[in-house]
Amino acid sequence: MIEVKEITKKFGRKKVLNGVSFTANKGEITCLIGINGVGKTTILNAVMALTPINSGEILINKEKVNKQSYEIVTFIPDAITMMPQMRISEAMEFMQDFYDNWNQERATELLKFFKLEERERISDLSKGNTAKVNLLLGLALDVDFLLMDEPFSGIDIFSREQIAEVFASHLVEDRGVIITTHEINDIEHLIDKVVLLDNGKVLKAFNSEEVRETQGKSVVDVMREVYQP
Ligand SMILES: Nc1ncnc2c1ncn2[C@@H]1O[C@H](COP(=O)(O)OP(=O)(O)OP(=O)(O)O)[C@@H](O)[C@H]1O
Repeated sequence: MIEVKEITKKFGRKKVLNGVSFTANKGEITCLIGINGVGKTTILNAVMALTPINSGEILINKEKVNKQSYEIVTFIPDAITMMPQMRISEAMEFMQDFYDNWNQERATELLKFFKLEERERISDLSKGNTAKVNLLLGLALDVDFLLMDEPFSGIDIFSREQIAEVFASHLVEDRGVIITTHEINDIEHLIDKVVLLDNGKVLKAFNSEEVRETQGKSVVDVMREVYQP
């Protein structure tokens, strides 16, 4: 489980996170939602210890984030970090050399699933296919938790649908996923838990299935209530 407990984060004098708490479980997709600049990426960076927090605590499987945490959690940023002149196959080899927990079998399956040609250069790919390669490189790691920053941003509906399909497949399996997104519509049916953020705080965190069953409300219905009361 990932436990984010009362974290605060300032950039200069600007308080971006002001006591954010939530948990994300294995086998569940947790979605962080909020307007641009609310601090979603900062939260993911904090979980990965890529940015220091000012107060609060983050635990991964009951332990404070440390070097070993990178064997159980990985971060898929919103833009690919591989060199554009690399072929997909070279990016995969790079990952295999660098990470002990690279799973070549899953990588090959993801290539097929996304209909990607491993000979293609990253610089020649469409935006949608670049996003898919970016996801592939993260999903092929054997980790318990995947943090994904805006995996749907700026790509066409068919690519979005294909990516959403991956979330529902064995390629994500029983892992825990935290994603940030604005484009809730395509993935609403896949999300287990929703964390609505505003002004550095969690306005509401809820289980989407439970709210659907007990109150007959969709995630978007709850978002309207919370953001436009
Ligand atoms: N390194 C930094 N130095 C100063 N300010 C920063 C830094 N990183 C982020 N910020 C500020 O912190 C706030 C939160 O940024 P963050 O990127 O976490 O938001 P976000 O919710 O992910 O936004 P978006 O939806 O646009 O990706 C923004 O106001 C941003 O300008």
